[in-house]
Amino acid sequence: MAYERELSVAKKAASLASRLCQKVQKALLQSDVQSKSDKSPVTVADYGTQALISFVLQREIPSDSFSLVAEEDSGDLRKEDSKEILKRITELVNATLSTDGTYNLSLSEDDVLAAIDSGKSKGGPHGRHWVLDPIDGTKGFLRGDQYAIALALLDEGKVVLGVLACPNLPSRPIGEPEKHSLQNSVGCLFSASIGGGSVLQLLDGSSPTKVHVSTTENPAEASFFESYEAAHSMHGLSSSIAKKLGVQAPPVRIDSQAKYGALARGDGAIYLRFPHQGYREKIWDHAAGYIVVAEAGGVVSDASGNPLDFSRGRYLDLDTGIIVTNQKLMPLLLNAVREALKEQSQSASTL
Ligand SMILES: Nc1ncnc2c1ncn2[C@@H]1O[C@H](COP(=O)(O)OS(=O)(=O)O)[C@@H](OP(=O)(O)O)[C@H]1O
Ligand SMILES: [Mg+2]
Ligand SMILES: [Mg+2]
Ligand SMILES: [Mg+2]
Repeated sequence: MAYERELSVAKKAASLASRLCQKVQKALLQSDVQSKSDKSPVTVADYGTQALISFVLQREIPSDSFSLVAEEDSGDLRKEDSKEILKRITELVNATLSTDGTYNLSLSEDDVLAAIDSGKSKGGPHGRHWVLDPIDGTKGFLRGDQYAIALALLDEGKVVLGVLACPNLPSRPIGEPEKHSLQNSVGCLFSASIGGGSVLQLLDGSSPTKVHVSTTENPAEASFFESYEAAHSMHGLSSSIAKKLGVQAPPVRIDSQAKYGALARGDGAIYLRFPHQGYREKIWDHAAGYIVVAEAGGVVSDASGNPLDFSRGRYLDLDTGIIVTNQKLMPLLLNAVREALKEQSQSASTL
């Protein structure tokens, strides 16, 4: 299998990071949460995960040219009033590394800052770049809802592997009621490598099984996912697209790339994402989810039907929105999107 060693290290790193995040989410302190310059939240778990995964990748896959494109940086942690928070992050990283049993070492605060800052790479079309969202859906994490640790590898501008750890995602399909205790496990790890299919295992270590997107051809049977946060995606626009398609079910709103994982195993058939004007999508918000869905037989494109281009640096410069579904439904979905966007721009121009 292509990228076998890289995939196994990525799964190990994301599983370890899940332990760190679960520990923080169980006992979240007010002081664990900070606000970034764009007013979005960041927690000790976002920083801790980024440091941990960066460290594990560099240690386990030695390379002359390690490159990581990741969401967080250490700027705020280097400020005078962040001493306590940096200490807490360092303790969390060391405590998590020690649970693995193979690392007989302890990182210093400077090591943690350096590991976080190795995520400043610009990415691009040449060479290999790891792409990391240490916690995707930080708002969901803070609410006690869904979030994902999302790690992917780009090789010559293409996503070649991805791992999505979703510590709060139930093993049973989203939206299906709990039936008996065997179906109650929570914590999913999706992984995919190019040409190798998409695999789901439980974070507690169950045996891996291949997953496939829903094969429904009938929109009336399909349900659709969208962002939980109305500020992240236009819920009115997706509702008008769903209506045009004939989708009967109400939207399923979940945070983070857990949406891509749930779609890859067929919980729903469509994912609609339409950020408000001016928002620029980042590659770490989609790279891992993209390959998990693509290898499960799904299609991910921008709102005009163009494939996503991960080779242009830290941003995905794309047209209007992102849509995901199976191959059969994509032409119908594209038509509905085109019509809904036309109506939206007509009603904006008559205002
Ligand atoms: N204004 C705006 N528009 C669109 N998207 C935004 C916006 N602001 C943030 N983000 C990004 O959304 C990431 C969270 O993913 P989702 O939007 O799928 O989840 S959620 O349901 O909204 O929580 C979230 O990822 P994290 O920052 O990693 O949590 C952001 O990268
Ligand atoms: Mg994100
Ligand atoms: Mg994040
Ligand atoms: Mg963020």
